[in-house]
Amino acid sequence: MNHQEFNFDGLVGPNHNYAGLSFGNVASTGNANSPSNPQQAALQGLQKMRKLMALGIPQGVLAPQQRPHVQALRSLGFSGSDDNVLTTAQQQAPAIFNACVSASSMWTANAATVSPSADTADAKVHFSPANLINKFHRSLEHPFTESLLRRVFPSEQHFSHHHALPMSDHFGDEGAANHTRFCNRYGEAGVEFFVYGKAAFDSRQPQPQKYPARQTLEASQAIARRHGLAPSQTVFAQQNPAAIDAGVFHNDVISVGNGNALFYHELAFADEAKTLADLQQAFDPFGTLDFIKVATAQVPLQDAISSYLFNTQLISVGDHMALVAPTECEQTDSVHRYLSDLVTHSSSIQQVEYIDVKQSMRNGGGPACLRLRVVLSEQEQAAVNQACIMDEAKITALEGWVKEHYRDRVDVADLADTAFIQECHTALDELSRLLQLGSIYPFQQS
Ligand SMILES: N=C(N)NCCC[C@H](NC(=O)CCC(=O)O)C(=O)O
Repeated sequence: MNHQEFNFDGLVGPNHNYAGLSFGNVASTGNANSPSNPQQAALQGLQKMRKLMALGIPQGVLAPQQRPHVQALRSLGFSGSDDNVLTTAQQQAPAIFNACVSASSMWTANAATVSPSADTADAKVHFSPANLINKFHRSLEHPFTESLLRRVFPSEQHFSHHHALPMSDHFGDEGAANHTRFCNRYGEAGVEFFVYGKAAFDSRQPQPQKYPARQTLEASQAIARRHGLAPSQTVFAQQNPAAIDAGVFHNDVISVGNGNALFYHELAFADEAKTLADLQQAFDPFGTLDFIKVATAQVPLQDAISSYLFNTQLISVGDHMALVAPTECEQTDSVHRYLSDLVTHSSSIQQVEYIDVKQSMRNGGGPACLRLRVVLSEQEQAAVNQACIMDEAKITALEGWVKEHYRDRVDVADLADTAFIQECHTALDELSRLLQLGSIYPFQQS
């Protein structure tokens, strides 16, 4: 049976903005309060999808969430009409208001952890929406994410949907950003690799000192249990706490895997030798993993973080792999030199494609943050909501929709403006029809 890895990209919402909400994510805090360009951000995202499709990767989209999250503000004591809730919150608690207007659901690598049917005990594709508990603005995402995933992957025969893990820091879960899968062929069983920042129930283990560890070991273990993964084919490894303190807030900022290859920086893991040995041992029944290590002497950690060398999409193209990298990698000397050299060596990676996703990068979201990987068999593909699977014509239609409805400049101060919110609702209302999602948005239900 023909299995393929689909990339479900988050469509950037009309409210895309820079509010400096993510402590530990240096791009987010560094660009706080800069004006944003939602139209350009969404078009860059669609252009990326077009590029991936041209490289042979099937592409889906996940719709953005409705913001402002008026219900969250009401739960915090703001009352009266919606308008009153928003203006009072913006005046009295601007930081909380900004958190409730974030377009952060665009980074669908954090939407959920997905295990393909080849790995799970009941042979269904499992989805666990991430609780994203470490950041208030992101912790608001999971209820909508779950209902969206249920509408995009509706078949109970093929898909199993879980709720987010308990809303406690002990079970902090950031989804696929800390999860990688290795396999020979997408349809065959593989090894699922979970990277965590700290062990929440064991304070003897090292932890970052400056920035938060957003993923816990206990959350990763719970996901593996729920998804029915075979323990012998599941590996847990701790991220290097010093890397988190340098700004590596998710593992996908310092390593990326695909097929039988792991591309990683030497400072990625707390115990590199053990991590690689555990991975190879789990992969032994299937073959040999290709570990492509980048040394600090080749690319200093700060260059890896600012260029997002590892937030690239590592994809299979015919008989080789390609890296889809942000243009920041081309503009960072050490990284560009490294990549130019890499493709001349006999490694799995023989092609590098550069892509401009600057609007997202300025919030710490590179190409890999914008996509959720879902391996599907032909039957599973047929059971997906087809309106969410892209082709050229649908991408063109979405580009037209963006150009019609999205502003080319948004300041954080605009976010409570009634006219702006109405524009966002109109855009999402039309989108829900284009993607055949039904009345999924709260404003459509009241
Ligand atoms: N690495 C992956 N997979 N995802 C990147 C997510 C970026 C996101 N930024 C933000 O949420 C910033 C929003 C703001 O500051 O306005 C975050 O930190 O959670």
